Amino acid sequence: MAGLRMLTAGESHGPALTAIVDGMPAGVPLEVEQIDAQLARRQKGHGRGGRMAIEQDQAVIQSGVRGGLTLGSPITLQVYNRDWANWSTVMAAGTEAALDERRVERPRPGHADLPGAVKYGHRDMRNILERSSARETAVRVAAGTVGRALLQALGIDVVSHVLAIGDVGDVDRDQAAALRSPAAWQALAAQAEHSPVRCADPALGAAMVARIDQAKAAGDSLGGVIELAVTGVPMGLGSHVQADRRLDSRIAGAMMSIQAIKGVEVGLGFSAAVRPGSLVHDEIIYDPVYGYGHCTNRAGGMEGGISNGETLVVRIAMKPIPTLYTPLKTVHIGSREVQSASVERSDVCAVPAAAVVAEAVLAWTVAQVLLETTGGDQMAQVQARVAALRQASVDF
Ligand SMILES: Cc1cc2nc3c(=O)[nH]c(=O)nc-3n(C[C@H](O)[C@H](O)[C@H](O)COP(=O)(O)O)c2cc1C
Ligand SMILES: C=C(O[C@@H]1CC(C(=O)O)=C[C@@H](OP(=O)(O)O)[C@H]1O)C(=O)O
Repeated sequence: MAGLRMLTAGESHGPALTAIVDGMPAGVPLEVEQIDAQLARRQKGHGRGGRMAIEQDQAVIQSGVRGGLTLGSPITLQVYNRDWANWSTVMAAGTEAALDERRVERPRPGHADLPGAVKYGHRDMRNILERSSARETAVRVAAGTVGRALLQALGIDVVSHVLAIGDVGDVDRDQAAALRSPAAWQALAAQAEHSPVRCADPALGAAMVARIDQAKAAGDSLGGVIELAVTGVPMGLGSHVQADRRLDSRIAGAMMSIQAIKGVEVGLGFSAAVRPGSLVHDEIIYDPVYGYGHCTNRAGGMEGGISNGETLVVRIAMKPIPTLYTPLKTVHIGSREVQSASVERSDVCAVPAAAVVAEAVLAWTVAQVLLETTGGDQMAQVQARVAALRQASVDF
């Protein structure tokens, strides 16, 4: 069974980005405005570069949705690049392309320029950067929002907030382990929504903004840490029986698929390694209304690769943006002399945007694993199966 799958295509300065989503059941409520709202969230965040002033991302649904409901047929989504108007000669598909106008020959440390160019044999590394660019995440957010729409119809929500930008902030894993109600996560995320850096603590957010400005003035860049939560997940998504069916491994792989994400934690993550088991594992309780549960959520809602009924808690680390306005040293691929790396227009910090991307990718991944667990060609079938999973934890 193919299940839920998705491919994207498109260059950063090409005409458009496209995603094809296949395997979404019929009957999922979906309006283009839901997608556009997520695209707008992704464009925000202190520290972004000039490109975000050019783009006003909006999705075009080319197939698979009619009258506000998915049809069960492939969904084609497109996001047009406004910047294409400034790049159409350089990026033209035909022989008229101005190939030398924006040639890139000084690979940026940390970007895909050098390994991509050697691998594909391109002497102009623009042919690599156009696709390695995180511009691709615009259409991944659009597709992820389709996954999010399916989850929303099942009472499952995905939220995030920024814990740290560079060395400003704190990664308090116990705070997340103690936050057990969906409402508490919603409140945290609602506070973060007002922040220019998606930080739930206003004072900390202001310090992050100042740190980004400082990095910008120095021609430097910053990464950070993002925390994500998926609330309302029933017990039983994913499986311990096969490596590629484990929910935690699927989520970790999906998070790593996002440009510049270099670390993933589930629950206590790395801090579990330094504690005794008595301070790591969550004691089990039973409630006649909610069924089985846990006193704490240090596991981050997953045990044995299976959702255990608690909120899924995932943390990701983003490295600093590779393009530096005060560039690092590199080797010119023509002369092989040591030179300064090429400088492309760039973000200084994109952690708040990456949080929105990660929400979409997480929603997509949970929707994918959920459909593998429940099956169903129509939303009513999926809903009945999820209700049965929830009831199983009470009746068992
Ligand atoms: C939302 C977002 C925006 C980004 N913006 C830039 C940017 O403006 N300049 C840049 O050099 N890298 C940027 N990156 C990071 C690069 O795309 C990424 O580091 C590069 O593709 C190499 O991949 P890797 O870091 O996963 O190894 C951004 C990443 C994300 C998620
Ligand atoms: C375009 C987006 O991000 C881009 C990601 C990116 C990179 O190298 O990853 C480089 C920059 O591209 P440009 O040089 O065109 O400004 C960012 O703006 C976007 O997020 O929509």
